[in-house]
Amino acid sequence: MGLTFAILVLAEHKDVQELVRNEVSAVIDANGGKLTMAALNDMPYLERCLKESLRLYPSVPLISRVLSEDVKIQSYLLPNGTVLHINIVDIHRDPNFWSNPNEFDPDRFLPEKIQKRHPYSYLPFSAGPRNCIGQRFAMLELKTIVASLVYNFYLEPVDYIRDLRMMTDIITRVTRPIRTRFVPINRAT
Ligand code: HEM
Repeated sequence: MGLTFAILVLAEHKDVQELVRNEVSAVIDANGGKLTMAALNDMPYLERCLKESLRLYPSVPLISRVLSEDVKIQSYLLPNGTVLHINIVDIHRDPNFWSNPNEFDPDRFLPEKIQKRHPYSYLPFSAGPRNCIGQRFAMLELKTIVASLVYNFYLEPVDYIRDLRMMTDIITRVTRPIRTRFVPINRAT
């Protein structure tokens, strides 16, 4: 779903898609046409877009923990043994942490902006000792696929995110297949 939503948001934001394409094309062209690890690590704008897509559409909508000791949060006392559900979707759209939270804005992930934010306001891969062991791999996988796609195709929306019916499972799902149009880019001319 991380990949699906990244494709959908880029299809719906042509200006952002074009900036990603410019970055990806410059890096690939400077790298002899290859998408190497070094090339992937040289795409900060694409990375910001993927992070922002995972903020708006986190693949894992909530995580759970069982408290192994009493915990005090502000005026609440949560006793040992409580099953706690942490709602990642709501945290990612909490206006206390995110201005215009429903807006797609990759520049929220500029280094200077990240520094000023609460460290647990962004949890697509959870946090702490049981966080996602595959997060670096997942980001590389997303970057590789999205970079190849935008380099070779214009992405045009067929289905729009606003029309999707979401379904909460262990991961976020949608109720029916989603379509995006891939228009080939002829790079020979
Ligand atoms: C966009 C892709 C992915 C997202 C959003 C994601 C998200 C998460 C989240 C939120 C958790 C924590 C669950 C919790 O705290 O209870 C988790 C755990 C985990 N993830 Fe991922 N994940 C992704 C991809 C992957 C990949 C590609 C792998 C393996 C190659 C992976 C392996 C794992 C494992 C093994 C755990 C359990 C870690 C533990 O319990 O100690 N994940 N993932």
